[in-house]
Amino acid sequence: MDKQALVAKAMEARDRAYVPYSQFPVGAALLTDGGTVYLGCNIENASYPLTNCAERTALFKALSEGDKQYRAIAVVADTPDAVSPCGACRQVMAELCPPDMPVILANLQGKVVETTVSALLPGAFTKEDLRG
Ligand SMILES: O=c1ccn([C@H]2C[C@H](O)[C@@H](CO)O2)c(=O)[nH]1
Ligand SMILES: [Zn+2]
Repeated sequence: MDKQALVAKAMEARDRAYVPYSQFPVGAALLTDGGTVYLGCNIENASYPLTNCAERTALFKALSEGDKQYRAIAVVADTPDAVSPCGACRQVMAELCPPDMPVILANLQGKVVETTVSALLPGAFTKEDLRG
């Protein structure tokens, strides 16, 4: 699956966002090594901080299905530039994805920026840091 196809999948996911408070739908599409694509959307809550972002929805779906090897993730939102994942999602990607995994960020105008998990969170706190 190429970059553009994964962005198209993220757009599909965005259509399913549950965003009664922000009205800001976000979609993500996570490609596994096995070729499966897990879609994720943001899911908000009347208790605002309980919101789950699109990226984490896709990752948690995959992990909870036993799929642990990831090849790329695409994220799309209606932003002036390619969408920028929040700190929580950067931290979760740093935990669950390879550091050099491509992260494809897009907006609705067709702007696409490719970066990596480690570039999005340099110096991430990781499981290595937990070793005394
Ligand atoms: O990369 C991002 C940035 C924001 N959001 C969501 C959280 C909230 O529902 C809404 C506004 O912050 O967008 C995501 O899902 N992913
Ligand atoms: Zn996030």
